[in-house]
Amino acid sequence: MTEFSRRAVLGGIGAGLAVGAVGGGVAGARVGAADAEAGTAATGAAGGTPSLGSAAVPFHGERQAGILQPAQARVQLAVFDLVPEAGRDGLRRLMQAWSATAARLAAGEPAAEFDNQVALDAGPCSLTVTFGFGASLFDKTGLAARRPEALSPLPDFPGDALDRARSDGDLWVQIGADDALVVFHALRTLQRQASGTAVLRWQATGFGRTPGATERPMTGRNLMGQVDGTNNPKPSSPDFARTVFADGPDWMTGGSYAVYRRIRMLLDNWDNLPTDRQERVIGRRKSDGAPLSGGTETTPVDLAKVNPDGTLAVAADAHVRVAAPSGNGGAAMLRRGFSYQDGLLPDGSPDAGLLFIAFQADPARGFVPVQRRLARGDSLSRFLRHEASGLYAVPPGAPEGGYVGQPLLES
Ligand SMILES: C=CC1=C(C)c2cc3[nH]c(cc4nc(cc5[nH]c(cc1n2)c(C)c5CCC(=O)O)C(CCC(=O)O)=C4C)c(C)c3C=C
Ligand SMILES: [Fe+2]
Repeated sequence: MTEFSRRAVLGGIGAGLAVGAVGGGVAGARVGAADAEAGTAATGAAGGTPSLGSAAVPFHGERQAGILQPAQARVQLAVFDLVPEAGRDGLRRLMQAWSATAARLAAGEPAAEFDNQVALDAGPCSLTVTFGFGASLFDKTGLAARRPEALSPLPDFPGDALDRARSDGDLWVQIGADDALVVFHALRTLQRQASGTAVLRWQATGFGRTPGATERPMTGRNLMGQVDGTNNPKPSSPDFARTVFADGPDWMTGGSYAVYRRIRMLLDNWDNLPTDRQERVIGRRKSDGAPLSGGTETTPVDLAKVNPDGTLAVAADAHVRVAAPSGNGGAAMLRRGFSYQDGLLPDGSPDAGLLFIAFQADPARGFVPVQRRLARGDSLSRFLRHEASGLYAVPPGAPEGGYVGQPLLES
């Protein structure tokens, strides 16, 4: 892999996932090969000049795209509610249409309907479209008996300040790509296809580091300036699949559960805190993400290490200590979040933070126990406000010719 193509597939908060190869190819080239587990793909055309835009991630496969791939530079989250008359048939037709469109756009081809040519000159730019089903969808489609236990509502956490109008919803759509026009084009096409079946409930726009922005591939930074995504579960670890992917019920086997939190950062307070105190709050160095117990970014955190003065190297209330699986009965999740910024609030403070997205086999063994502890004992929580929330069942990927959710909607 050339240095250029390696950079093209890295970056964004939540990097630290395994990375495969992206070959050279002209913009819009058809997808040639895929590494399903590492989650990246090769474009097939020979002889073209490699470009960021030519990188393509196949829509079809064992897993939905947008879980295992490194976070792209741009994301749009759009959540839709079914109209009352849509029913199960309406949902089936919509998932068929959406899946067909997502597959074509991910391959750099125009959509079969409603294509307004906005992204005509660009390649797929690593476009991924990921679909999830909220708990409310099941009652509306006569499928209440098939709703998985793992989709039970998240509990309330101390300090939550949730806006329900920007939370929950029937159909979660995560559109990621390395180009904003490509994201807009996908959203616009999917929205027009939904007309008459589903209406937008809430949306959020996010971003991460643009591939190629750093001289060498590096884990992304969040808006607090921290290196974020280092200690994510690794696809090469033996319990990775058990941590991230569900083993039932039948239609969800191989799928995952996405927890979404819109977390505003109180940046006026944070940015006035001296760097050494910021580092104490997280338990890692700000400059390079190395743990305060020593070593480099990828050195395992030594939670037992004591400084010469007898204090803990990683404080008792440091974020990485409170969030670590070892203190949460092994609870773990794959974090794949994006930054957001929606300008300034009336008081002049930034309306900015993290679109926290975490994939796991079961939120009861992932997000919930960790957030319970964070909400009580994490020194970072003084600088955060959880403003919106959602939980979605993300079905397994669809095979060629199939659509996401087919085993649920046709049985
Ligand atoms: C409930 C889960 C988590 C929420 C919510 C959360 C919010 C949040 N985190 C950061 C910044 C960092 N988090 C880091 C590590 C980390 N965070 C969680 C979980 C949640 N974070 C876990 C499980 C871990 C890994 C812990 C471990 O095992 O070491 C880090 C360190 C670098 C890294 O490993 O990614 C940072 C930095 C922010 C800013 C935030 C809310 C806005
Ligand atoms: Fe965290």
